[in-house]
Amino acid sequence: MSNKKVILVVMDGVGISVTGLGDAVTEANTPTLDRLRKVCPYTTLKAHGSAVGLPTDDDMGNSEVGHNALGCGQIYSQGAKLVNESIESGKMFDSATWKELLENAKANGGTLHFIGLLSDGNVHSNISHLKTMIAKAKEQGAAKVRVHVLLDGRDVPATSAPLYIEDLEKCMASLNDGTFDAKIASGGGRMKVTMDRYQADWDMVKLGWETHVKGEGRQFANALEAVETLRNETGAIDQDLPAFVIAENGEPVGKIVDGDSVILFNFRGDRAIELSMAFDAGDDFTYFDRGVKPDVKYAGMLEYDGDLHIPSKYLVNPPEIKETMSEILDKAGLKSYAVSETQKYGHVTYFWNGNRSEKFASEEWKEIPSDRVSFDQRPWMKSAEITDDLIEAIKSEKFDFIRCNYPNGDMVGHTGSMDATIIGVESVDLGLTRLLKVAEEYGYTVLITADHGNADEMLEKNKKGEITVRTAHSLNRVPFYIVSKDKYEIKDADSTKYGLANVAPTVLKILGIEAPASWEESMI
Ligand SMILES: O=C(O)[C@@H](CO)OP(=O)(O)O
Ligand SMILES: [Mn+2]
Ligand SMILES: [Mn+2]
Repeated sequence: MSNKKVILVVMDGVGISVTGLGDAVTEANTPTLDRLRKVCPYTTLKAHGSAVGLPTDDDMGNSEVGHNALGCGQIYSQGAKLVNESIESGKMFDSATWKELLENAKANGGTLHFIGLLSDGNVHSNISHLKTMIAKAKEQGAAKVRVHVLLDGRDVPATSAPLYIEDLEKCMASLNDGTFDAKIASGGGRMKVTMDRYQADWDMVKLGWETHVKGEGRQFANALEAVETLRNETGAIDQDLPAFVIAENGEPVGKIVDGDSVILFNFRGDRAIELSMAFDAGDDFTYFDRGVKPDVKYAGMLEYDGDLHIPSKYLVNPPEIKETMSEILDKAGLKSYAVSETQKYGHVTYFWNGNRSEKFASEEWKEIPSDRVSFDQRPWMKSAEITDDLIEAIKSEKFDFIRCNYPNGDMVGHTGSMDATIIGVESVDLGLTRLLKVAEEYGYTVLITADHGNADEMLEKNKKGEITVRTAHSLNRVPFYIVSKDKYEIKDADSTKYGLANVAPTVLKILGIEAPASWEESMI
């Protein structure tokens, strides 16, 4: 054991509001955070854009890039940027995988399918990548393209799906002619169909398989009609719209069949892994009954899991994240512990370790099962259970470094419910109150931060100047507190020079371990 011990708390989605619009963080009753703000070393961190390897400072942060940076102390160009570069340089279309999938569909008189999030949120996907790939497919002789559209409303305005559908349909209409036929074939809200993560609910993926592959489900003449009808019937915002199938004369226009090729155009891994497993796995796949699995070639935009090599084929190499904190602590013989509930479990393990799902020998990981509800119904989520577990980990006296994620600010924030999000943030504060007491008793320094904003901006002004509900992350900075019996001083605490990648070096400094030269600087 090191004689210094550290706990790092990630309050997912708890940023610092600039506009005061829908600021659930300030509205919440948070006596512990308020007290810490007065008595502890404190600064703020940049958690979006260039600070986390995204293409521009207009890109909001997200959990993947945030936890990558927190876990490795470095800034890597991320999926959104790497795919842009690969498309611009033409590397994607020269890749063996692109050629193999295209030639497969052409040789079999088959269809090239695209599945993915129809959005320009740049968190999981970007519609511009999709449009370029469709145009390139035509240029290179593909005859038939079908697109299976997952509706966003979580990284972009909550009911903006029609704009993205129109954009895609306009693009396809400009390409369609006697030699080329592109259409939307199926779809649904991203929180209802296909994009489950961390195996929280395989039924979502089963529904995706039935919808996209088998063409089973409620039929509509086109995607706009589907969205309009389903919205009128359910009142749901885009992310929660039910699944739909586009059909002509009762026949689905784009089932996935033998000889076809399939590209999942999402670049982010967490919500892309399960569908990739369903396409890649052989007969040993047991998560749901796929029926007769069509004989297709499948590729993801990126390799989503660098340890399990999911999927087996992909178009763009992922960032090669090296010298992660877990690796360095492992080499130094220090023991780490990671805990969250299902919805964020992979964030503090797989994203944390550079998108790798295998743990180092010195690590222990704990997953607390999440409720399967819309989190405005249970805004406290598993904050109490996570705290109980942290306290147990502290008392075990086994760990030099403990990390955790409280999901509330983010997961409740995404529902758009201000009242519930306030309760979510209050639940985190209560968790901290309990945690800090025991941490102090056992001599831990506690660092408290967040991976990006969300709860801090529950409202926004739309293009017409109207105030609307915001379900997406914010571009705001996030807080960083040091709670310790030891005296630490943050250098230039009043400046805005720090970002998420400065956290890991600060942890190592406290633990008395030298950081690699590739890392950003410590804040103390
Ligand atoms: O829910 C998700 O997939 C994203 C938003 O698209 O949120 P986070 O990055 O916080 O996981
Ligand atoms: Mn997050
Ligand atoms: Mn989020």
